[in-house]
Amino acid sequence: MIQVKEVSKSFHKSSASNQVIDNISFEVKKGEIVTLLGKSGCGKSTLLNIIGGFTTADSGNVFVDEHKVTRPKRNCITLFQHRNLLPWRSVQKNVELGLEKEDLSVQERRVRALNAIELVGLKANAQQFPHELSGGMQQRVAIARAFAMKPDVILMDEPFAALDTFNRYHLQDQLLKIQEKEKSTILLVTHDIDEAVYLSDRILIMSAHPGKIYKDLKIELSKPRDRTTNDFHYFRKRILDEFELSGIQNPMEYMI
Ligand SMILES: Nc1ncnc2c1ncn2[C@@H]1O[C@H](COP(=O)(O)OP(=O)(O)OP(=O)(O)O)[C@@H](O)[C@H]1O
Repeated sequence: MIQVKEVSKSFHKSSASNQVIDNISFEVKKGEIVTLLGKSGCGKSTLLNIIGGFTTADSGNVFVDEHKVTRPKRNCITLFQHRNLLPWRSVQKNVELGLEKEDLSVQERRVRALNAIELVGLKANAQQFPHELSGGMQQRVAIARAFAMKPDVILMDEPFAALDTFNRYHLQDQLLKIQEKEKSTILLVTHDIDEAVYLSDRILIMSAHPGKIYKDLKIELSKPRDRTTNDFHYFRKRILDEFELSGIQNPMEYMI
């Protein structure tokens, strides 16, 4: 569904050039959830913006559903961390926003929006306005707006980063349920290792300066996943080891 082929990108500032992405290639199959995981500044958002058609690569190409990406398209929606809800529109009208350019009757648009709102558990809040909702609820509205459009691909740039643990876990579960129902393809950016292991079929681990993918890790755990199992911890540890963050490598060295 997504093909990234030999993509490179540099940013130029006065005479200096900063290579952010170096010759990255990977594929995401239809219905997969794949995560780009890496430290701050390694180029995750830049890569996602290139795939979404918001930024142009210096070299290489991106294809979504076999069509070359040259600009944002409605079959590939980007969900940013900032929810971008319009404060003067109700929840329902915010969700309908993405459908207004579609060839749908008013009634069809309404039904599509209300179905998506129900999927994220906000049926009772459809006529409320963003300022009347919590941050987590607003984020659910943004997710409903993306899903209402029934895109082939959803690109998510740290969509849950601003939420507390309870809301984050809850929304991760809802995302998995909706994704299973809609069979959407999701490419997610995060630096939350737990989130990556919980959601992903594969995790692409990035290194920085310049950004490269140095590991494509398949998470061979059935869904829904249990964060407390040894299998889950096994994958968390494998990733922590990649970043040399497991803590004491050899406890004997620390004994007197
Ligand atoms: N428009 C831009 N102009 C100049 N430099 C940029 C631009 N966008 C990103 N960069 C630089 O590219 C590098 C990668 O940024 P990017 O936002 O892609 O990283 P990231 O991995 O998503 O980081 P974070 O996890 O902190 O969001 C950074 O050094 C950043 O300063």
